[in-house]
Amino acid sequence: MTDTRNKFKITVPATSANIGPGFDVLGMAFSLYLTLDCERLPAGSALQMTYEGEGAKDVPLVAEKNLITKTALYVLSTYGIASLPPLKIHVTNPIPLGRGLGSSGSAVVAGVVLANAAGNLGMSNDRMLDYCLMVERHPDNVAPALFGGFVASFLRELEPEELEPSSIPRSEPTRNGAAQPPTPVTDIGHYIQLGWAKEIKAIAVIPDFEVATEDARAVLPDMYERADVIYNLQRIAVLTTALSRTPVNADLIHKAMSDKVHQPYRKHLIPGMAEMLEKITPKTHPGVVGICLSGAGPTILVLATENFEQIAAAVQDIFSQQTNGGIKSMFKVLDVVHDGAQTEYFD
Ligand SMILES: Nc1ncnc2c1ncn2[C@@H]1O[C@H](COP(=O)(O)OP(=O)(O)OP(=O)(O)O)[C@@H](O)[C@H]1O
Ligand SMILES: N[C@@H](CCO)C(=O)O
Repeated sequence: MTDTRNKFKITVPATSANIGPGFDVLGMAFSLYLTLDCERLPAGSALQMTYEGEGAKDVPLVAEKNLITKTALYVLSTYGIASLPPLKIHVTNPIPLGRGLGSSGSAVVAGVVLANAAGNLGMSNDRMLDYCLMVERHPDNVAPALFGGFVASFLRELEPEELEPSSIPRSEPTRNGAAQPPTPVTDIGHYIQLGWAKEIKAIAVIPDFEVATEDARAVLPDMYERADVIYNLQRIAVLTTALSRTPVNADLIHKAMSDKVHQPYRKHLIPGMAEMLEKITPKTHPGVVGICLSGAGPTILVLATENFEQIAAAVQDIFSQQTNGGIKSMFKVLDVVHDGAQTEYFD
């Protein structure tokens, strides 16, 4: 549905992907929101973009370079619209960049939703997911950011021509009269929102260094042993249902959050992670339900039902004991939220 009112606000939640064994499959949306306050300007006005919060010092505010507006430009260009309509956009971003809380996924979703609202494109959520997946190829952050909740997702197998390296990611808009970029293929992403036991909260312990997702993916092997694949499949099947059940079975969830596909290969990128995964358990720290690397890291995600501050302190202690003076960190206690990206219109 389109709405041409003058002001609109886009809200997109942060996310955590993987949740242990669900590499590139599972993700959840959190009560921490990237927001875009937008106002339509008279025809002929220049785009005005301001930004506050995480990344304020580094994030470019040029439409063609900023991930949010660059994504919006790409979407609009596939509709034959060469530039963003005149807008004032104020971005407020509390999601730390490059820390495993899905900042890029939320920015991509915000860009697609921005194009939809600013260009009155009337896209369905499923079509918006196609666009998100043309930019961020793995679905586990963008699906919960778009739809909300605890989400499992997969991509349909793409034809070789749809996977041409030169066309992915397709976030670069076509400029200067060049041919219009190909309309993205349809029906790329498939997802389902899973149940979530409401008493389980997420503690995100965020160290003060970044790990780029690209680097954390580069350390993963191309091939896996059958035993490791089975190990993860068994756990993910149990985990998705166990996280929906009340009363919470912490021991089962903790065991089911173990992983052999990505965390073992990323240990060296996150000092202290191996010790945290081994020592912070439901038995040693009452209230703990499970612990894993959040997304590609370096944030550590602890699912818990109580004692949030004490549990966060235990993770922070291990970060602080790492070599070279220790690693500083902060923590956030977050709810898993059922709503994904929203657009609210004002007069
Ligand atoms: N609000 C934003 N505005 C513009 N660019 C952003 C924004 N948020 C993230 N980015 C871009 O995304 C990059 C971080 O993406 P990256 O995939 O490495 O980490 P992440 O998404 O925070 O973590 P993960 O994918 O593991 O959850 C930033 O360096 C920046 O280039
Ligand atoms: N599944 C992705 C999430 C991070 O974007 C990864 O772990 O690389």
